[in-house]
Amino acid sequence: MQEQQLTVALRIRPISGAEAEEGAAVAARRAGEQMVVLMDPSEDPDDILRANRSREKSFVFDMVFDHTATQEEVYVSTTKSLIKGVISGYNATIFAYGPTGAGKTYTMLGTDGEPGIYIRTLDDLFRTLEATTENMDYTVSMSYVEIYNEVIRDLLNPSSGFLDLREDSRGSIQIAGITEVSTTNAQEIMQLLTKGNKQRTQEPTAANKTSSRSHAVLQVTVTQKSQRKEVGEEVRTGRLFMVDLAGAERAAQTQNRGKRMKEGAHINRSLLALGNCINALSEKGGSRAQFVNFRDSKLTRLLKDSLGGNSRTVMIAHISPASTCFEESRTTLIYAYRAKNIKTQVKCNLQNISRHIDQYTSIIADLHRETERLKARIKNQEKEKSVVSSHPREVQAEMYQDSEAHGRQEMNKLRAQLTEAFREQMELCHSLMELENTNIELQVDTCRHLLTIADWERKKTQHVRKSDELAKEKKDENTQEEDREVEGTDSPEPHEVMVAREEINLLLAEQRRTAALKLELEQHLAHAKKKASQMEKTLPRQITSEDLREVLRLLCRAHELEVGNTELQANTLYKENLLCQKDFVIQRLQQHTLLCEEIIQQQQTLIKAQDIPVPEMLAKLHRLHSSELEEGTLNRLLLLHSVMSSMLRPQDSPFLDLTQPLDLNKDEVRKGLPGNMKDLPCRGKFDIPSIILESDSDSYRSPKASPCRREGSLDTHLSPTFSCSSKNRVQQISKAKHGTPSSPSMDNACENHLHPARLFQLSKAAGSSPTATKVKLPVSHHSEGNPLQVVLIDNTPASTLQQSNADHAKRQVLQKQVKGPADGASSRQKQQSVTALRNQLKTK
Ligand SMILES: Nc1ncnc2c1ncn2[C@@H]1O[C@H](COP(=O)(O)OP(=O)(O)OP(=O)(O)O)[C@@H](O)[C@H]1O
Repeated sequence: MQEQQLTVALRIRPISGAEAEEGAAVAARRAGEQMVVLMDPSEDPDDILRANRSREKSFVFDMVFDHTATQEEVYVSTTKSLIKGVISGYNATIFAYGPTGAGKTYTMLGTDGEPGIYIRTLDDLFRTLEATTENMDYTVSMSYVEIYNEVIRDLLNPSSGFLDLREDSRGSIQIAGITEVSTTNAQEIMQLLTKGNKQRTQEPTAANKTSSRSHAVLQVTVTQKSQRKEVGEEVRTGRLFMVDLAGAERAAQTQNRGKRMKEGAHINRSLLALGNCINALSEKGGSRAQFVNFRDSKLTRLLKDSLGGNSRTVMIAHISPASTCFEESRTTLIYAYRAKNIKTQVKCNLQNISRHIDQYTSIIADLHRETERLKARIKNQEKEKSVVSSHPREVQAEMYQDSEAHGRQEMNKLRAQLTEAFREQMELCHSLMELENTNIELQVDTCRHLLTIADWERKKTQHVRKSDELAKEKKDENTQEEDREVEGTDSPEPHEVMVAREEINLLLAEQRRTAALKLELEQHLAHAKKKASQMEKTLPRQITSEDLREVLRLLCRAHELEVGNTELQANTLYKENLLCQKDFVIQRLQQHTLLCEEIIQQQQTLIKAQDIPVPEMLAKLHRLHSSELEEGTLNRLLLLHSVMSSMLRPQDSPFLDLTQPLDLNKDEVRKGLPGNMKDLPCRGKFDIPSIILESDSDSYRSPKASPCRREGSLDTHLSPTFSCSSKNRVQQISKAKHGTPSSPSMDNACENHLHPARLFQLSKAAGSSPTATKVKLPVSHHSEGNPLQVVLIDNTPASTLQQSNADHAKRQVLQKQVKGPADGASSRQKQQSVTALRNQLKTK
């Protein structure tokens, strides 16, 4: 295993015409050098205040290609050297990154006269394979997909519909149902590539006449087999990914509307996820090691290995030098520069007999011992028989032969029955786990959209306040206040919020479908278990000899090992889920902090304006708050992080029972707080702010589509809003200020709570009702119970997603135990948790 740094190249496209007249903001320092200089066109060189600041920023990359670079030069410097590695069984990735119109497709695909990296690579690959003198058989297979609007399409077989991503047992991401065409003929693969490119989604935009609206991933796999007598068959598999990303775009620049705009939103979101992964990966190993969330988009899941795993990776960042593209170029240069810190672990994908021998030596040795023991036992039995038998010698031999043949027959039958029963159960268990995985992904996606909506709700509230203030000022000038209010509250929802609402509806429908499928599988599994247990009951009667019993015992052991393996996989899944939750909880906390900040500011303004006397304790609290703001909230975020991480420590139970109180050691909590907070009362309990979501079939439609929402009715308040413990005060303040109650959205904000962490709990079947899904989370702010509680998609006729301090057995919710930082779990507890999962799988 070798550590490899990501290679980052920069290509600057040529510009002409009006763009060139505007001037250039980027220039390669000198031909042959790897430095590029970015100049801010908006900064005035005569500005005295900025006189000491340089207008120039320099970035150094592994390679820089200016507008004069040819396709051949770019290919030879970035990609050619990867081919040998792929043939030897190493994985490699080359991906084009940058804003729309910067030349990514030109580099990867090129034109008929100036072919790009795809064709040059395939050409060279086949030539190298043909020239190889090693005595090996090789096959080259190819797949070509695009990720368009977060769905994967097979470009070689577009009629196959949307494809899904799956993680195999070794943790590698695979595309289920993908067409992989094998060939040893270069011509054939070129034809396939051309065919695939015709299928790729490309549309003209204002920024690029031939804008790719999807990310395209071309995967070439080279498998080589040798027949070397001394080690047996050796297989090397090298994979080469060539990725042409869609370009980041600004709505103003592309002037996109409707479908194009939705595509743009998806493109930007997946690139943002990629940017986040690059950020987190470049911090890895540094002082601020971070969790890398590959799960945020299909693109990052697919590129997981290329970015953080087993791959030699080259990124070609693209920019336009035009000063009009300064902002896009700056962002691209920053990300590309950061990506240089990413390190991957590269190892050869080699399989041969010696590896198998290594892996299975101990198992084979075990089996040998068992066989010897069985032989010895059979021998003893023979001796015993010959001593006690009174039959003549021939009769004895005949009987022995009969019983041996009968025993073998019996054993084969039993073994086949048992193996079949175990196989069926394991298959069902695996399918259930896969379904659970999908379920988690759906919940994570839902939460991401909820955050988008919550963010918009907060901005809207701010907007309403500003409109109110404006209206008040105008009222003083004798203008009509009501008109202004209507204007303020009716601001249209942004496109991304509408998309988020639509997608939540789709995701909830998908969750219901998954739940129904799960129910079906659970029934199958229950049936299979019943069958197996009936078989087990009849076995003792059928088994006549000790050796039979031994063989069956071995079979059972193998089955137990497989169950253990499944349990480990389930553990990993839940831990991953927890990490995702942590990210969302942090984001949600940040949103909540912003809201609190807004409330505090308004209250301060009001206190000052009306000269309200403030009690000393309140003044002290406010001073503390201000000083904390200066210090930043990092300490608390770190505390949250340590709490969440402590749940994942191996000595703790892998399953969290979120219905249990979060038993935090107060001293430890205080240690993580800023010094001046340690003296404050009421800080021992770790309350995570919560929101509540209620929805029905209209849940996530825009407010205009939902009349009840406009009326602000509690039961029909459909989007996630913020909790606030000082609801009455806000109302009083609002009344005092405007003579009216606070806005409906604020009222509901105070009464509806949704804890993001709750959304991640494993859900129970949502039933068949297609019409309604509700999340209703009555929260007691000062309850002694754990603020993290169980949410489940209940199987009620109304398909209600309900929070509950549930009766677990009744609802069959997967339980998890939260342990405080000081609370270590014994191995017995661990064992109990594993048994709990086993039981849960059993009950499923
Ligand atoms: N180095 C180059 N030399 C010549 N022409 C170029 C170069 N780079 C880009 N172009 C031209 O610029 C236009 C836009 O390039 P291209 O479509 O490759 O951009 P892109 O980054 O893939 O954009 P999008 O993200 O919108 O798909 C094309 O007409 C392409 O031929």
